[in-house]
Amino acid sequence: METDQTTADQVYSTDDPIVEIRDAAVTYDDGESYVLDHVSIDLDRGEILGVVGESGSGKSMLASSLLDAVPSPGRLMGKITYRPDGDEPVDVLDLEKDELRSLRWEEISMVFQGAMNSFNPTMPIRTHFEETLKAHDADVPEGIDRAEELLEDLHLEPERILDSYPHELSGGMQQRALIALSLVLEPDVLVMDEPTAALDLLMQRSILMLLSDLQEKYNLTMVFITHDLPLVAALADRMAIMYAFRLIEIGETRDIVENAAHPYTRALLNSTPNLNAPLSEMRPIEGQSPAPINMPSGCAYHPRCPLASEECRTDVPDYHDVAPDHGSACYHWRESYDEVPLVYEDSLGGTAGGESR
Ligand SMILES: Nc1ncnc2c1ncn2[C@@H]1O[C@H](COP(=O)(O)OP(=O)(O)OP(=O)(O)O)[C@@H](O)[C@H]1O
Repeated sequence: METDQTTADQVYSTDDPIVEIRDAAVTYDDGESYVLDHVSIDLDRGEILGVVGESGSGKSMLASSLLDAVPSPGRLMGKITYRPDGDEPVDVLDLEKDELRSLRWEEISMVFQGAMNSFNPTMPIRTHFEETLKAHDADVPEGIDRAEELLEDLHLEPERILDSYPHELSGGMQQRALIALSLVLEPDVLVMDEPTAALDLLMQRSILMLLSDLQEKYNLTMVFITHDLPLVAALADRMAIMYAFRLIEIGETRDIVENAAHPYTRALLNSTPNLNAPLSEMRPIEGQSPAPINMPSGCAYHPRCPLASEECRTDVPDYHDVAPDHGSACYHWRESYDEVPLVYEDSLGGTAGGESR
């Protein structure tokens, strides 16, 4: 296939985007440095998008940008458009405070890492549901019925969970209760930031299966943010790879897993020898990712990259079309196949491409 280098503002747009993110950038120092560096991406209606990258790569900033919820005093720039089915598009960064409040739970809902910190320890779970419903002027008995169904969908006993205090539940139960809470106002989009990171491997996998069922039953669009590439490969339709606050590769999950075309993505895949292997067996990538105030010129990965050439040191690479809907921000993507061979190629099994769904 011929290489096409795209222009800087090209986006791997989708057919039916429910959210469009254009040139989203976050700064804490008036533009001296960026902790989200001009990212553009579509979220396709009904898809599960996995956002993957090392710790500190800007994944959470991307997630909070979707909801204009970047932690203060960060400044978010760019354009975020939410496109509800059959309704007028909404310019998220233009919303008034109360409009944003309802968008946040009723249209796009977010689950953060560590359910422990999300529940108030002095209130039973039922009160959390009731207060969320009341705060959004929703019918409480109807909402509690929905909560019960959601809890059941998540393989929990509704009555027991609703009547418990957070500390009476295990980490896995709390996390599932939090997912139910985030869906009680029937949002279209669910954004999850490392939702299973604190849980053991078995619980992580089982929550993933449940999420996949929920996605189908409620026709949800999901964003699943994680540093655990194999985990998200089992769930996501598409994957977006972040490095140093930028989006460096995007494509369908199978394409990324089998045909990654950025040396960083390939190193990330190699850092887990087998996609079925537990995270504890990951081999770290040599070198360190840069701090926002210390961004290298050109491609931010060049100090760690075996393929780096002069142009990588001076110019930020645009996306190159690797395949339809698969882009890689690397000048040397073709060489990366030989120069950074994938170590697990023969052991892919059935983990990629959302096959477990
Ligand atoms: N409130 C803040 N003020 C200034 N910088 C911040 C703030 N919160 C995060 N950052 C910086 O923004 C950058 C991106 O952070 P972000 O939390 O998005 O990374 P991440 O990829 O989600 O990491 P992790 O997986 O560890 O959560 C990091 O360099 C971090 O230090």
